[in-house]
Amino acid sequence: MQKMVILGATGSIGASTLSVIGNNPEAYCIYALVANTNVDKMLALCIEHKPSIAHMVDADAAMLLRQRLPVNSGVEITTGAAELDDLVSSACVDTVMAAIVGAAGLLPTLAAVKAGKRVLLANKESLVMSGSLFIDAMKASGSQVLPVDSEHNAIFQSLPESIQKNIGYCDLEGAGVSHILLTGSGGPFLTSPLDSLSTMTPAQACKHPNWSMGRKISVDSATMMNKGLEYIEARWLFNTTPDQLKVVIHPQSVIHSMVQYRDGSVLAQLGNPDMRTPIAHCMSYPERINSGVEPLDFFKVGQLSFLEPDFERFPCLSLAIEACKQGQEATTVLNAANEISVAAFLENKLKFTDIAKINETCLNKVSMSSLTSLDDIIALDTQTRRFALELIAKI
Ligand SMILES: NC(=O)C1=CN([C@@H]2O[C@H](COP(=O)(O)OP(=O)(O)OC[C@H]3O[C@@H](n4cnc5c(N)ncnc54)[C@H](OP(=O)(O)O)[C@@H]3O)[C@@H](O)[C@H]2O)C=CC1
Ligand SMILES: CC(=O)[C@@H](O)[C@H](O)COP(=O)(O)O
Ligand SMILES: [Mn+2]
Repeated sequence: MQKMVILGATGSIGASTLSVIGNNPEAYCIYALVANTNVDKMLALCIEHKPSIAHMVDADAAMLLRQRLPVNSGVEITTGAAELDDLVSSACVDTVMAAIVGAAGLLPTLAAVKAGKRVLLANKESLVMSGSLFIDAMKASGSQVLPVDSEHNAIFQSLPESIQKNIGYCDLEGAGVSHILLTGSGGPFLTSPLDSLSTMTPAQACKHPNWSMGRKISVDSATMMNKGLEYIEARWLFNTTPDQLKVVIHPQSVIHSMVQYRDGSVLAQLGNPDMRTPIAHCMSYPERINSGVEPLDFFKVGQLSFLEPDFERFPCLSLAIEACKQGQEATTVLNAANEISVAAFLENKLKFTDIAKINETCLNKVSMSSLTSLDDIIALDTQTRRFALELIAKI
């Protein structure tokens, strides 16, 4: 029985993870559910899933949950950031699903890695921010990190076992790999007239053609910043050079990514666009369990198509690829700027097309000294957020 902590339990990945656990109750037990402020959702999850612990990072939310949870529920309610690090590191925990959205996921995810836990990594922003530090921590503790992000999970499944066992340090060239083909749908605005983008609303941006996801990642898909973050995520997980990584637009999201080998072979992982597949794969690796996802019906799929990315339509993608080439300081700045600009867009304080402008200005203007510690990363993240907020206030 694997004892699990779900970071981001009230979110979209949290729900898919709980659904996979529900399909396999004999193999997994929920030690702790973690969220920030969503008391209604956490209350419902506690009643349904009866975790040993429910952790609300926000202290007021924890207090409210304590008041609302029946006294005999058997669920202990905890709060606090340091307490969360202790929770994921506890000897009671085998596996941590890292699915908090954004930079807020960095510290608990890293704490789980440092404690040598099996980490199922959905929170791409933590790797984008901490890159080499994350990979070094993994190596030092022996933590097994498995990629939940559908593309990285597909790449992982399409690589040989020797590479799967050496995540972060693998030698793609040595394994005969010529390219990783990172697929992306192009989001809801793939074919919208370019001059309509500036008036797109949060509701339109969050209406992804294939996936049901949280609001931040949905906007990132619409700008293709999601693919940019994934490009950086792939760089770290698979130890790639820029030449080894290509982005391919595949509007149907049926192929979840591919690996092209020296001999001309291309291996891919396909499936219906449902995160329960990569989640189940990570939870049971190297075995296979029932995810609850319908088998892919090729007759219903019909056509699969592919396009080159258009950087005029998707400037955030080129910003991310350039930042990745520049180094970790640039990717930390870009991630922080993007979290602020996307949040402002979602609050109707910024036009859709201003997201890329704010991100680019931050990359050009925030001074970047070299990052050698977690404190440096957090300081650069904080400095960028402040600068991005100042820029937005002037618009
Ligand atoms: N959704 C998807 O299909 C995919 C998501 N991912 C990645 O997974 C992560 C989660 O995405 P998704 O599930 O869509 O996001 P959601 O917005 O649906 O959920 C976010 C979760 O994070 C929690 N959270 C937010 N801020 C904090 C904080 N400060 N402290 C603790 N918990 C916090 C939320 O809690 P509360 O509800 O209390 O605010 C919620 O549980 C992201 O990094 C995303 O990029 C990757 C691939 C696919
Ligand atoms: C499900 C998943 O992994 C998302 O990251 C997905 O990739 C988003 O779709 P896009 O390909 O449009 O970014
Ligand atoms: Mn993805």
